[in-house]
Amino acid sequence: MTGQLEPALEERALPHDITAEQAVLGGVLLNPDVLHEVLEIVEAADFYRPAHQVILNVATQMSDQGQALDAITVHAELVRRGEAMRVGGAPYLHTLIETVPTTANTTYYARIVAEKAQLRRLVEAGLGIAQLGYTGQGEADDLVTRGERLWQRAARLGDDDPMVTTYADLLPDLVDRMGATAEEEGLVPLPYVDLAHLLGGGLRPGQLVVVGGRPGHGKTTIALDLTRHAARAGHHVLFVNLEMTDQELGHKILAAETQVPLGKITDPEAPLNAEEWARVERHLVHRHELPITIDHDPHCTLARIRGRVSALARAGTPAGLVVIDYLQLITHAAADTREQQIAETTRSLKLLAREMKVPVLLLAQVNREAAKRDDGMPRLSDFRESGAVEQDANIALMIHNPGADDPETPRQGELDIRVAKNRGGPLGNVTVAAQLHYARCVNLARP
Ligand SMILES: Nc1ncnc2c1ncn2[C@@H]1O[C@H](COP(=O)(O)OP(=O)(O)OP(=O)(O)O)[C@@H](O)[C@H]1O
Repeated sequence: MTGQLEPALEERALPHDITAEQAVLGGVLLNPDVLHEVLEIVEAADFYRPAHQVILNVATQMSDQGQALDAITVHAELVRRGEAMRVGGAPYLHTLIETVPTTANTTYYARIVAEKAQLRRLVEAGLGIAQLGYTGQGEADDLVTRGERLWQRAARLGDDDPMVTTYADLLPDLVDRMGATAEEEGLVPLPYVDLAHLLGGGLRPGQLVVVGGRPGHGKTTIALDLTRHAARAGHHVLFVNLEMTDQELGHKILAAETQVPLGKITDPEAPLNAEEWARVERHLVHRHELPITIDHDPHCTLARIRGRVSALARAGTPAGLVVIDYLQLITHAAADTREQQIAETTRSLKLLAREMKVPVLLLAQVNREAAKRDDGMPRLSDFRESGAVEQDANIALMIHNPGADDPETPRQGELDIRVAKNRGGPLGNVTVAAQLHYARCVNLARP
């Protein structure tokens, strides 16, 4: 009996999914905000159809240059580059848009495209390995080693993977950095002397620094101290303010900068004295010395934060520090459980810190376990909803205000910061003076 013969392996079409590729590109043209999420999953070379590679490359370059993205602008850019006909012209761009009823699933399709690309690499590696075996040219051990390399390349484990480096390649840069000044290193200085000492002088580009504490124990106050200090040192700070109104945030910065009590700033019935007015006026003149951009979109997503950091860089005022108040309020990507959502978010923020070469200061709530302990100080395991926070952080600072738990304590006016995780240095405890009426903390006066 003669059944239909399977075509030879190499005659079959390589795995691909044109509809998924079209859905990704259509999604990007309809909603350019998803481009960054897409690029975290696929790159242009992962697309099967060359025209699709061209379209994604052009869209990415346009986005990097801050240009508006839609079918018309992308078509104009393709015409300018002489590539419009190669990709099927304007009608094809409209076909792409028509294939997507909603942009909500764009990242889902991007994953399909990435998987197909991985399968193609696997098939190509398999064919290459088979060919090595059939031709048998060379020592068998050598051929096996070459076959192994082909397989590693398919799995993106080899040395052609841009995300992999060798120690030898790394070393010259490491030695260069050893002699770098704080400014060359992009080091963000800290307002508290003892904390700066533990953290090697300040926060470094690429670090994800998590600040954990129970509600009302001073996370925002600490974050604002770090923000003002960094801004004073000339670092542009992006403050993602999900918790307060901009007015409340502004009041806190104003109180801390002018040492006019917060209560007086917020209460129209409490008049400022002449000296306080003078300090406010002086601050008004010098306010431009504090480069702080505040994003208060209550539905802030990771893509938005990433887009905002890119936009600041494009505008020539790159962020030197990103502060997010706070983790649990970020609008998270779809995931099955809350724990997965938080884990996905901290992982993405860590990537953002590394890719954008900026320290990210992420405030996060902890659960109430800490309140049951004698010292009241939260531990790493107390991060609410996910152990990923503890894992992803380069540095974890835990905050505890003894006065918030016990109004009678002799430690009123002190606030403890525990360096509970520090990949690059020692752990330790730091105490600062809490001047919460000025919405700030300062170094303890030395005896
Ligand atoms: N005018 C004021 N005088 C004295 N203390 C104040 C004043 N206004 C606020 N506080 C205190 O300062 C602390 C504010 O802390 P902060 O907002 O930094 O906390 P948080 O850890 O960010 O908390 P949450 O997560 O609830 O926002 C609170 O304990 C609050 O009681």
